[in-house]
Order: sequence, then structure tokens, then C-alpha cells
Amino acid sequence: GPRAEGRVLAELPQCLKKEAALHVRKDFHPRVTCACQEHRTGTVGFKISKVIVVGDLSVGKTCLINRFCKDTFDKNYKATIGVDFEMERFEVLGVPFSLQLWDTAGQERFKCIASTYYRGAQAIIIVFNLNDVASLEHSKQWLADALKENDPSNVLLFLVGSKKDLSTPAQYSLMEKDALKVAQEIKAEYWSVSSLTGENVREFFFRVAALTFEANVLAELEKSGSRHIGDVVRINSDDKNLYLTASKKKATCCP
Ligand SMILES: Nc1nc2c(ncn2[C@@H]2O[C@H](COP(=O)(O)OP(=O)(O)OP(=O)(O)O)[C@@H](O)[C@H]2O)c(=O)[nH]1
Repeated sequence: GPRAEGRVLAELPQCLKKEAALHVRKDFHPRVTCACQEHRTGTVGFKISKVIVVGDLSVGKTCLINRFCKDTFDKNYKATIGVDFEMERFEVLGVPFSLQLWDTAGQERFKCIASTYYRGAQAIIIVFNLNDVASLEHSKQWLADALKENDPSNVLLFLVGSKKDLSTPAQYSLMEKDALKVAQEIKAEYWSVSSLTGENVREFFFRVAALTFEANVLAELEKSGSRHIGDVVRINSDDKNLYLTASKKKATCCP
């Protein structure tokens, strides 16, 4: 079936909000597209990228993963004890790519177990409930805890408001304003979803897969040593993206 073959991404999925996006390019980075066409993606096609999902208890982390991976929704709350994970296969620009989605416990008493699984994440998804402002306020603490185990300059951040179906348009737009501010502050990409209706769930995870893939290919090209004008040399760093400008070397195929 289509699942076994992976979810196919031929184009870059777009962000939800331009003011809180990891980047706003229309397409994959030209070097990434080029490397994929020329089969120069090295080990990326064999790699499994770890993505961790954190946030307060009952904000809907498990439901979000289950909606995407299994297309199911459970209205009953069952606390995650420690951690759980799902594998999801993609094919990005013709290259196989896998994400390991780690569902962690939000309950305080399970947090110490869960946090031992934070290490080595390439993307961190912080989930809050769009109908509970405290859960948004706690997102910075969740991020701080997750970053203790990871290299902040090498990880992609996503801030996801959940349970959109439960808020009125007026409530939603108020909450979104605050959430966009937090997202900008922590340099995360903002999304809002509903696991009940499925709104934005697929779009969101496709975006996570695409950006994680892109970062992996750029890192691989970086490792293999060739640098070109306009290359991103650091992504998601503190001083925004740094681009190489002083190189006289010409790109081999792409501008
Ligand atoms: N209406 C609505 N309810 C949701 C949505 N997502 C989750 N829920 C409900 O919220 C409750 C908690 O969902 P979970 O996914 O178990 O929450 P969690 O964040 O994994 O909780 P912990 O494992 O304790 O950290 C459940 O009763 C879900 O049915 C949503 O999009 N809409």
C-alpha cells in the first residue's frame, strides 16, 4: 500500500504563518534539489531522524501522532507512561527518509523517564493546548529541558497549538497572537492543528519531514566539503542564517 512505499514529497510543503516560520522559501534549497537529482545525498537516504514531541499532560501529543501515523482518534485520555515511538517513512525528492516520532509523557511523575529519551533529536515539537494559556506559557520550560540534551544550533523547533476544533474563531485568534510571539522568541515554526478533525496534521508532519530532510542534506554536503556562494552554513543559529558570501567558487549545477 501507499504507506509501505512511504509518503511522497515532491515539493516543499509551505509554512502556516510567514511571521513564525523556520524559512519562507518556496522550494527546497537549490543545493538540496541539485544533490537529490545527482544522487549526492550520501547517507541521508539510510538515516532515521529522531523527532521528539513534548508538552504538558493531556495537550494531545499522543493523539497528534496517532492521527498522522494511524489516522485514528481516541477521545479517552490515557496518559503516556515514559515514552512511545512510531516510525514513519517518507520519500523526499526521490530519496527515502524516515522519521522516528517519540511521544513523551507530559505528567510530572513520568518526566524523568521521558527526558532520558530526549538526546539526539533533530527536531523538537512542543505541543500546547490552544484552549489553555498555561500550556503555552509552559512551552519555554519544555524547550529548555529538551535542549539540555541536545545541541541548540542543530535542532529544528516547532510550536504546535492543539485542539483547534475546541476554540471559537475569536478565541483562536487571541491565542494565536500570543503563540506567534512565543514562537518568534524561541525561533520555532508555528502550527495549529486538530487531531479530532485532522486539520493541518498531515501538512504539519510533511513540513517537519521536509525541513529535517533539507537540514540533513545540507549537513551532508557541508561534511563532504564543497561550499558555494549562497550556501547556508548554519541553520537555526542564534544570529539567524549565515550565508557564505566571499567565495569565488562557482556552484557545479545550481545557482
Ligand atoms: N477535541 C479534541 N480533543 C483532543 C484533541 N487532541 C487530543 N484530544 C483529547 O485530549 C486528551 C489528551 O490527549 P492525549 O493525546 O492523550 O494527550 P497527551 O499530551 O499525549 O497526554 P500525556 O500522555 O499525559 O502527556 C484526550 O482525551 C484526547 O481525546 C483534539 O484535537 N481535539
